[in-house]
Amino acid sequence: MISIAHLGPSGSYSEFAATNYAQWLQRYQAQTSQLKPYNTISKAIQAAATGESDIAVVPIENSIGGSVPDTLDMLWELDSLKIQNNLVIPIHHALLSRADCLDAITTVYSHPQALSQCQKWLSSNLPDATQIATSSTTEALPRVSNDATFAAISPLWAAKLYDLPTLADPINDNPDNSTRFWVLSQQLSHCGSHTSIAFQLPDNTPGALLKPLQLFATQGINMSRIESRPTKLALGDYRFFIDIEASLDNTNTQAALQLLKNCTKSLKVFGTYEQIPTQVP
Ligand SMILES: O=C(O)C(=O)Cc1ccccc1
Repeated sequence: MISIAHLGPSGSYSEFAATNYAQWLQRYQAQTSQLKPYNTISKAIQAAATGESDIAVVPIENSIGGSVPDTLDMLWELDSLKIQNNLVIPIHHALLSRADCLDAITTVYSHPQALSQCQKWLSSNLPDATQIATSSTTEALPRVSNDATFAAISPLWAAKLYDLPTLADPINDNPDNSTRFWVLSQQLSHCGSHTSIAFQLPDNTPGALLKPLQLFATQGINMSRIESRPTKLALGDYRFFIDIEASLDNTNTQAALQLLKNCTKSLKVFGTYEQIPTQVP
């Protein structure tokens, strides 16, 4: 039985993504699995890196909020983890509370990404409520259950799970809201539609980033994402995370990666993966 680490507690979007992956494993690889909730994304990733769990399913980027820095930073730091699959989950936030009306709410809890995705709704409907960041969209639900002046921005399905009324739904500012999750494990996968890599530049000179990017263009490889993260060593020092639409077992990809070693420092290859179809909630 495979264990799948994810951000909990019960009812989180990450749990939904992990459940989708578990169903896919069962259906297409006849593999049974059990979910293991952790209270931070970092702990879920660590669990897969140390072998405490076989797999971690973690958010990597949101269509509105952008990348999830914890996931990118941990993936860089923990050399052992590779990407196995990609899942995209549609996100629809609801406001859960025991309050009789919106006026009675003093405090709104949620994950920072969820709070930022509902800013317009919050400023129109709950302009005076204090917004408090939590480690996940479901972490505060036991508190919300005990105090009718509290509310949480959570997935709609969490209302049933925590026996809480839904005061408003959906409340995300943009209806086309989705989050991409990566399935991480210790095995490097070579075959799939996308490959992810990261590197640092050897020196801060004109064209230093142009050289690695030009290699992909020369090999006819399309880039689907580029993200920079500070190395945390010095101000203005970055590492770059890149997704390309090509498989590691493709000769053009291998040629590009070979040449990339000459114009980057600390090149890391996170593997090749496919998108898994997900069931809409
Ligand atoms: O907090 C959750 O439920 C998560 O899984 C992280 C998250 C938060 C907001 C949007 C998508 C994922």
